[in-house]
Amino acid sequence: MKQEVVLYPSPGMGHLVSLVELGKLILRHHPTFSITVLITKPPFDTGATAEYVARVASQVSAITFHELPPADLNVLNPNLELLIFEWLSLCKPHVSEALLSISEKARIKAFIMDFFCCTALEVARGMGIASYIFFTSGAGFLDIFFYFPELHKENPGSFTDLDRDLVVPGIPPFPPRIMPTVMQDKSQDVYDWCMYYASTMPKADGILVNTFEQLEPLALKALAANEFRPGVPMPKIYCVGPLITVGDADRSSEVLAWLDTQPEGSVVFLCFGSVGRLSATQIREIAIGLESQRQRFLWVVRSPPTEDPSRKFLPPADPDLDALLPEGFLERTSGRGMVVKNWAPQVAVLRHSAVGGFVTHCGWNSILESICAGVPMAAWPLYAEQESNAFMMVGALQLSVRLERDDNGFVKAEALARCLRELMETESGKRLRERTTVLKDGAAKALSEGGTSLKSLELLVKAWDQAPN
Ligand SMILES: O=c1ccn([C@@H]2O[C@H](COP(=O)(O)OP(=O)(O)O[C@H]3O[C@H](CO)[C@@H](O)[C@H](O)[C@H]3O)[C@@H](O)[C@H]2O)c(=O)[nH]1
Repeated sequence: MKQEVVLYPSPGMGHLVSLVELGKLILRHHPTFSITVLITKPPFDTGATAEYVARVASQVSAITFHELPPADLNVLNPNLELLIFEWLSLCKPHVSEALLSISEKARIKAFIMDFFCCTALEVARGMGIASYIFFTSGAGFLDIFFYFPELHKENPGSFTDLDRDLVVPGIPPFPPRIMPTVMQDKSQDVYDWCMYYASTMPKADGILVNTFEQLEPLALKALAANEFRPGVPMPKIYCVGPLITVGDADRSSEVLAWLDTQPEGSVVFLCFGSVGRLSATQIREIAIGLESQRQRFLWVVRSPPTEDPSRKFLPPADPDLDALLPEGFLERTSGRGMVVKNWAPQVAVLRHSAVGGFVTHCGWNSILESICAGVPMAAWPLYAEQESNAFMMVGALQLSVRLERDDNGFVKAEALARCLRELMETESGKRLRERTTVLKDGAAKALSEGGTSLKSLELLVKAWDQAPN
């Protein structure tokens, strides 16, 4: 009978890509397995997923995508996180049907779900399937997340009202405002969802984290020592990263051809994840900042967020660069700057020898991709757990320069220009580059023969072999 590993990512490229990469890693080392990926397509899906899924399906025959039927959800709710969490919860019966149908033809060795999908944990456990959580962010944020129920107990009010640092094992004390907004306000439904996830995760047979030991030793040590919940047994942690995609360079010819004309290490890349969008005022301010200094740049620009509720969750229309950028900006920066609409082949860009710095929103995949390319960063977090990632990157991990923002998160042109100078021209930028290069080598070692992440994967597969089902 076929030996199947079933993966269940939550919607969105930032969550899908690393879990699919885990599937590829498993296949590389255990080619007799096959992989099924359960895909759910909420109405607010941007469409990028479908393209990616089609590409992987055509390239890797041992990976099959199984699309779940749509859930019955009212999409008028203005809060995207709440929509996603409710959607995934409503998908539970479809997951059950899918697992049943797969198990008729194959032996399911393991079911590995994104941490946002852990409403499906009880379904798989009920069927006697070994069930694991895949954590798409780093160990530092996993520390915060694991400790969240304790933080909840320790702090009777909302975190928004708290003006002292929080203390969590494995990471330096931090101000509550760096937690994702969904984990700050106790009166919000999304807060209850986060509590549910944090309380449910320990019930899994193990937790896989997309990081590697050399990158986050202290955060991982705290996880291994189980310093989080007195009296609550914690599952084993499998550190299997960095899992990043090799990217799709085909769409890139224009961008890569332009980079080919630039001197080595001279270009700053500015890109804000798969869905990050900035206001029109902020886009203009970036342009002023870029023009005011001499760094070469490659900048991915998206249309500003829309206030129109009927378009809120649709893919962004192409940005109108003439309206968004200062008049004559493109002409004046021509040769030393390139602006790309909506999307650039990020992995290929970061690996291009002309790129010397990355202004990033601090999505975890972007951070790992930058490390694996040896490119130091400037942290410009926007939403989700990106503030926590930025806090770690600038502080404990020392991989990023600080980018000054005002209380509303707005970055002034002078602050951007200063930050780019620090990143590209100073001794501290040079030190970051050296540290990133060391970690780049460490990342490659972690996933090669005898490396820590590969050993972790082997322990995981061994656990499946020993499981009773
Ligand atoms: O122009 C672009 C923009 C993005 N990407 C790719 O898209 C992915 C983006 O992933 P990530 O950097 O993690 O950002 P998000 O898409 O914003 O990811 C979500 O999921 C991550 C993993 O949980 C979280 O860390 C983030 O905060 C959350 O927003 C990466 O592989 C990028 O290479 C491109 O290739 N080109």
